[in-house]
Amino acid sequence: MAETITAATISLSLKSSTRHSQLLLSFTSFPVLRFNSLNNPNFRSLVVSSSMSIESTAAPQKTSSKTSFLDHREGSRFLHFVKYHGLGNDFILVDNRDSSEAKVTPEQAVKLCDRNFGIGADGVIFALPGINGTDYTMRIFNSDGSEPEMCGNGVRCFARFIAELENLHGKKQSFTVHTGAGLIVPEIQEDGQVKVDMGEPVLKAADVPTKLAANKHDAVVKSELAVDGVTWNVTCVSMGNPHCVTFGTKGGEDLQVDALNLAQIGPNFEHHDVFPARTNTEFVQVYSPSHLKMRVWERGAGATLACGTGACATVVAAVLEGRAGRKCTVDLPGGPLEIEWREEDNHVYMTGPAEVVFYGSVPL
Ligand SMILES: N[C@H](CCC[C@H](N)C(=O)O)C(=O)O
Repeated sequence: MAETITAATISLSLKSSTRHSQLLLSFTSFPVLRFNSLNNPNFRSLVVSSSMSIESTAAPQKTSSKTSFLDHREGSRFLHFVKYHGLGNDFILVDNRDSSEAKVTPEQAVKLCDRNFGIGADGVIFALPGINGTDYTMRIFNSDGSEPEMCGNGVRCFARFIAELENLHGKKQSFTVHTGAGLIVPEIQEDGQVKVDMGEPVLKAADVPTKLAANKHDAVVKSELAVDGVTWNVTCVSMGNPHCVTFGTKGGEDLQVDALNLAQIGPNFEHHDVFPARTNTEFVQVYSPSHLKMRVWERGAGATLACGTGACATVVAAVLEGRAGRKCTVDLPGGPLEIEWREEDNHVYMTGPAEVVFYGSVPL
């Protein structure tokens, strides 16, 4: 039985659990009520004063002596995270909305990304407060601790992470995100896939950046690059982060990407002195003008199962080299991405999945 006692306002829902009922209170516009819990002797009554303070006159619960696993480590700093992947390119996502300081250092990120001694991931991604009117800011540390400007698969995971944190399922499904590559706008589609406006590609050689000489307007398109004694034809594109895209060696056959030893050739591209900020490298096979196959050696992460910015750079390079149209499916080892380099606004759009793998907590 409940009676009205003052004018303050609350709303009430009663949740019974195995051992006792809990009164879950949130304050909205209802009269304050004195309660006798309907079904639990432990709650003799609960008085909610108009000052919104709650004094429970419930009988003191017998706290169990056994602490839960998580409580056990209350003394040390805990990091709560959610593990996501975008086509197998996997990330540790951290809710950092309460501070503009990343909760994890680059050194800690290296440890967390270790697949034997840590959680295991290609990177750590932080959801931080927005800047200059954006909804959020995204930062990412690669598994080697370096901080790239942008991550395509990562921003799709970021969007799904935000939707879960903000319980937006079925409501607003697109966000403005400030990144090192500028404004990025991911939108969660009805089918759960995420479509991302990745902005405009940057082609000016010095802005990729690369020291290779521009050979097509300001851009480097199908230019020769000697790597470890082999001359490759490369096109350089930035999606905020640098990419070196190759369809094969000078005068060579078309690439069979599955036959490549990425661990052997990838680092020689990544650390080549023509790339002052290092580079991601995409090795591409053309099935048709709308269907490409790509494997990637990522800057700061090595061979990954997918690279969103790399897939965008791949389509831009394929168009510049006259090998494909502006709308392509890019097959990656982890699965396909749909990429469009739209002529009317010069923006690149990427559509693909992002999935939760598990939730966890880790002592830092
Ligand atoms: N390793 C990249 C960042 C992650 C890019 C990739 N995972 C993507 O999906 O775009 C770099 O240092 O530029």
